[in-house]
Amino acid sequence: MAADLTFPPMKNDLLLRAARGEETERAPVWVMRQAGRYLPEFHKVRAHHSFFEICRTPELAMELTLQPIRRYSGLIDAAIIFSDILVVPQALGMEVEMNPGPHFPDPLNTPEDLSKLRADVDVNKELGYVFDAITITRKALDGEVPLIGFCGAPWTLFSYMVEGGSSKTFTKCKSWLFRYPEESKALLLRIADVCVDFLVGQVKAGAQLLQIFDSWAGELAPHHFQEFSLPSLQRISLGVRRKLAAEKIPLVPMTVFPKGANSELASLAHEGGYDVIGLDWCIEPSEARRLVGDKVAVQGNLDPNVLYGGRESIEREVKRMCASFKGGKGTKAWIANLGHGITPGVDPDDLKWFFECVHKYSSNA
Ligand SMILES: Cc1c2[nH]c(c1CCC(=O)O)Cc1[nH]c(c(CCC(=O)O)c1C)Cc1[nH]c(c(CCC(=O)O)c1C)Cc1[nH]c(c(C)c1CCC(=O)O)C2
Repeated sequence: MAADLTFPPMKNDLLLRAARGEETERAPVWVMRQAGRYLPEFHKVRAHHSFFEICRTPELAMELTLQPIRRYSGLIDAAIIFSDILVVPQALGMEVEMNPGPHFPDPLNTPEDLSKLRADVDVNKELGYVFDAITITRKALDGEVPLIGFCGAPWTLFSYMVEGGSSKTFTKCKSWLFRYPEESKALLLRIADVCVDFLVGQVKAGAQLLQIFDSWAGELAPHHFQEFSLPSLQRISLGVRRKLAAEKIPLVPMTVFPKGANSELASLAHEGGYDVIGLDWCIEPSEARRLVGDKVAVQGNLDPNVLYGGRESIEREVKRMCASFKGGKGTKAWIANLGHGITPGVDPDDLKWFFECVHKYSSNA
């Protein structure tokens, strides 16, 4: 880790204020997967380097993190470190290729395969490149916007480690849950423990907010989410808090994004231990607020495909979203975002228009 950890003062802390539940003059806005394939400048870098080579080279990861910040300067309120959720399975000793989607040549077929995983993960050794990328990026940002660190939720990572890649049916990882429930729970908690160390390391390196992506939370029945995913999410929120407190490092806000698990929002808000809950587009914002109460901030939730609908649709949908989140009471505890990651075919100027519309319609003025 870089030795000098003094960072430039913040010029824009809208994101951090909203995440703490405060009222803001307008909603802070960023989008999931904002550093990525819809940007021509991303392809220029990607043409010369493999995906994980970029992740493992702090200067390249910094460059890609900064691309959307430069392009949308003055409109965007957060940077998210360029990396991937699958660096945690790599740290556990698994091989992961990106061709073009994730592929694990040697997935976990049965509990016998657990012996192939590293018993003790030294995150500084295995993931120190992420910490270095965070430190140099936070410095380069010069306080323009806060820097978000992240990891995958244990259930989502478990699904990749068992399926060996992306899945439509989740048959293999669900078979694990039902055939080997105790081994599954132990593995989920083991992944959670690596996530805790990884997230604490990211905060030490300069991350100012942490997001946990449970992209496949909605694949679980409500009682299976409670049994398998929630305990590992709680282990992370509690573990990060405890470890930071023990080292006298100030806590940062934590966001959980339980995509598709809208039946679980109230329980997550009350028992999850998170400051912010990320919402997908399948719930009305006012209904989400009703479910979570005033305990947490919320983030989201425009359908990413609205960005393909042209300017009029984007403006109409953003206006509607802002009204539903604001509920007529001003903008409080809300971070504007899409309901999932931006997709590769979006015109970067249409994303700019999305940001401009959020500024206009979320303003308290
Ligand atoms: C499930 C998941 C993954 N990765 C991630 C998630 C959770 C969010 C979500 O649900 O979308 C998270 C992620 N992946 C990436 C980031 C970088 C930061 C950012 O958001 O801008 C983040 C936050 C870069 C990436 N991760 C990946 C790319 C494209 C790879 C390439 O350059 O070829 C990027 C820019 C590859 C990736 N990585 C993953 C998949 C399934 C794929 C392939 C398909 C796809 O791109 O959506 C796993």
